[in-house]
Amino acid sequence: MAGESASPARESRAWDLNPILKVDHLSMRFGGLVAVNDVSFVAGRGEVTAVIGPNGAGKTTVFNCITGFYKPSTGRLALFHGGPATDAEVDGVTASGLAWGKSEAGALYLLERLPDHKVASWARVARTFQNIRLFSGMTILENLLVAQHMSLTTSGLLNPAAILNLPSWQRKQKGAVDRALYWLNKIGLVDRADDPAGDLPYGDQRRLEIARAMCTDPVLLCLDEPAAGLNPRESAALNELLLSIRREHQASILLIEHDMSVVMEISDHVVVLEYGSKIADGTPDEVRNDPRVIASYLGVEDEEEAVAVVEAGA
Ligand SMILES: Nc1ncnc2c1ncn2[C@@H]1O[C@H](COP(=O)(O)OP(=O)(O)OP(=O)(O)O)[C@@H](O)[C@H]1O
Repeated sequence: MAGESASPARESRAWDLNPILKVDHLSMRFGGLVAVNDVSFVAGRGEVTAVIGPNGAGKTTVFNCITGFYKPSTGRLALFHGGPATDAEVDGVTASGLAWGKSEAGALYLLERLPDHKVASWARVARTFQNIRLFSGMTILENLLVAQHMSLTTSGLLNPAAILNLPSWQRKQKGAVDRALYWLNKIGLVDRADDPAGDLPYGDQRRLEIARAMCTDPVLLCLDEPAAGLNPRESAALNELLLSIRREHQASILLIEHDMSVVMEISDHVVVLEYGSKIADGTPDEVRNDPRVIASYLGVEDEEEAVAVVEAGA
């Protein structure tokens, strides 16, 4: 693939050594339109992986496949719990026809085979959307509690402990409130816990959405343009939140982002799409200096012209 030839030390990349997600030959067609064309990449465990590219490049479609909103036309999306599975283990689950299986390190899930709601509850992939989707009439705290509804109802539905309000059930509920308060504190909104979420400034709503996703205890957090519409101060607060999530929670983050200052500052690994295909894949520095990426972003005809444009500006 195009990006791979530019990375001689590719085998030693952190994301290859310890992947959390392997996207293999993913394609998505809508009728005659090929939105994603044979895209492969890896997201590293505990890393921030950014997917970038011009409008219509296929970024959101890739996200929608990973998070279960679309079933890919072809391709495999292997997510690893505990640690990376071997290729033989992934091939074994693929051949079994099942959607998940145990691995030496833990478990592996083939996301393209899971029902969409199981991508969140079993595989523990959480996401936010391009447009904010908070429950604006509910309080800030309630938004964080609602996120934990699945884990509470799974054990609460027809559960005698819940019906009888036994101590084990009370502990579970307290755990949910504690987790919500932890994330409220993290985003600096404890004092506003009882205010409607819709009253918050835009940047705080974005961070509340991320906190809500983190309340589900995901192994992979997918963020669709988290910096969209933020001013520079809000954008800096977002960067700080994402970096602290990575640092303190060892969370793996996959994000689509147009704001290059965010991408370059917080990403470990950048995947570049154009017209549905991957054109580059590497560290932020490698991608920033890749003539194919420059050509794509500047809209120039070919790589030589892109190099000339960059040299002229240097
Ligand atoms: N549900 C759909 N039905 C038909 N075509 C679609 C659908 N979703 C996306 N597309 C098309 O697939 C292509 C890729 O779209 P996608 O939204 O994935 O790109 P993107 O890189 O996320 O763009 P943007 O940066 O503008 O959000 C576009 O041509 C788009 O019109």
